[in-house]
Amino acid sequence: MDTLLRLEEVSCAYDQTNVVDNLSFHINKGDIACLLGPSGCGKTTTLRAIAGFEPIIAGAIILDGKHVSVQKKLTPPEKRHLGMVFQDYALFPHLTIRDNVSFGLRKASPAMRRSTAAKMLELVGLEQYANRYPHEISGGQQQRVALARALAPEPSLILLDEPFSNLDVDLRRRLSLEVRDILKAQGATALMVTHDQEEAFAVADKIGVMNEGVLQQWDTPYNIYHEPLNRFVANFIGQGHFIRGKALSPELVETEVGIIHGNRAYNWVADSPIDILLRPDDILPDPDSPLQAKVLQKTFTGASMLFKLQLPTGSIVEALFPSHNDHEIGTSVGIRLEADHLVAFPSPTQ
Ligand SMILES: Nc1ncnc2c1ncn2[C@@H]1O[C@H](COP(=O)(O)OP(=O)(O)OP(=O)(O)O)[C@@H](O)[C@H]1O
Repeated sequence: MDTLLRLEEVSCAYDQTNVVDNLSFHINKGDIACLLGPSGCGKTTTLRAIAGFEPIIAGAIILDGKHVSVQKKLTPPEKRHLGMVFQDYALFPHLTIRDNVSFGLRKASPAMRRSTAAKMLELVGLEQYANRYPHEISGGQQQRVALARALAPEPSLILLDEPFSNLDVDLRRRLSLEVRDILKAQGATALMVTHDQEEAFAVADKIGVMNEGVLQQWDTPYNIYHEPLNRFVANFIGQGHFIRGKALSPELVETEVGIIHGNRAYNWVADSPIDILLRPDDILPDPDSPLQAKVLQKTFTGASMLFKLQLPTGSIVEALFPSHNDHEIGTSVGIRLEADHLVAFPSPTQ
């Protein structure tokens, strides 16, 4: 696999405070990566540094084999051959959709500009809107035009900064899948920034979870969810609650919901306290189970029902049951555990 973008120990600072600290990752050609993290963790600063709008105080950014950012030396943004898609679409209001899309092709012949714009509009499914102006199409359509405009000059890398955050939830979900398909159809390489994990899961081949300027994990969406490297990632991604257990062996933990098998050997001291993360999909309804939990809260989500349950010891867990499993608040429900990926960390009191 060819690497297109590599960050090597990159740090960025405002007023001598590091907001991005020692960041390293790489993106292969044709891959879609996503930086995910809470507000203020440094995602946008990282994206701006890659685009060349932000200096770096240490490390190097290497794009297509060239050192485009090193300390005190920046290749200007327009020489990096990047495409950008912003949260607010940033279309030119006085230009038609066609002219917006061909805007970055000023050096091409008029015929070439027209045929590329037509091809890009077809790619994003908007060829019938070519003669309209941005205010004459919807927000979701405007964002697809912004993507077509960014892709038209065939940039080496597309950067997307919270591209769907101005759209309603339904459209966000649909458009994020569509954008993935469009980027893949073009063979484009992309880096997207978002604080919405569902969006990141829907779009990305690789996700980087950041917190306070530091990359916590760079991995596939599956591993980020099932094999979080630390408590921050475990808590930030998906839902779940930790319960306390005791290490019986490097693979076994005894808990109040039974003995749990790990999917690998852990580096635990025998008998030491371990915190286990239980996700809502790890807990199944089982009317015959001796383990009973009390229903504290329930949320109907359509196909499923999310229950907040209290275990006999008082610990709280969440469980996602098919929605025909209805149980009243205050009643008891039989449960069993089916966790095939153990997410566990030595408990901090140790
Ligand atoms: N121009 C600036 N001057 C000083 N500090 C800044 C500047 N821009 C951002 N910061 C600070 O740098 C940190 C990282 O900001 P950044 O915008 O990269 O975070 P983010 O993860 O993209 O957040 P959000 O999801 O809210 O956009 C924050 O603490 C922010 O307050």
